[in-house]
Amino acid sequence: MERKDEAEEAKSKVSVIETWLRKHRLLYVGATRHPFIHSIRDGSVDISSFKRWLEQDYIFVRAFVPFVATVLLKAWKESFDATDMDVILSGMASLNDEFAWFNKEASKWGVSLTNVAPQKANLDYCRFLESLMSSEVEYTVAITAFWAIETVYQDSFAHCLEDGSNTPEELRDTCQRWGNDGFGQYCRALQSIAEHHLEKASDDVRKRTEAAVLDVLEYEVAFWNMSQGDT
Ligand SMILES: Cc1ncc(CN)c(N)n1
Repeated sequence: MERKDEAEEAKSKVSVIETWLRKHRLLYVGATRHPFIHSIRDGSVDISSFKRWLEQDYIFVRAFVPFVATVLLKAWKESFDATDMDVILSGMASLNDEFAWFNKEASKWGVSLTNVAPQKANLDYCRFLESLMSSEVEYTVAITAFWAIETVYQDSFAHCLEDGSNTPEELRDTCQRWGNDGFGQYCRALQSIAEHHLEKASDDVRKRTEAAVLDVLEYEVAFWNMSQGDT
């Protein structure tokens, strides 16, 4: 085949992640357009649900940091592209800021982040993260799950900032945290890393990666449900 045809074919080819997002559209929409997100966007959010989400998410993020550390370790060992580490490291740095943000937000809402008991949906999700930390889990699976986790928050909170949204002023900072354009670019960088690795992965690794993405989406739905008190 001519080089030009190859370039044209690559352009029109639907990526692995795009194929999955189309195939599992309902679940993806369920995770990113959850009633909890709709309630923030239309201003009807129950503040006790928001506070529960804040407390529980702080616990989740504490478990997320070691997970990201293992993704970084896998990138160092398994990636053929040194820029992967730069992107993952930038994510870790923003998690550092996130802890300061959680503390500030907790004091704004009169919420204590110490001695909060993790709820079942959170424990289940943290246990899943821990399973991905195993050295047996390939980098492709871990980096793609990482992309999915970050993207659900980006897509959800960006929706609350779109024109026509009625997000209360005091919640805009939370939506900005994950819904800002910079975080969107970071998620696209993670997606492109994941895509590169998925292109080269075996069918078996691809299948396990798809299963991990579906798990992430289901855990995210359960996490929003928990925040609304529907456990
Ligand atoms: C449950 C959950 N999912 C994703 C994110 C974004 N890091 C988060 N903070 N919490």
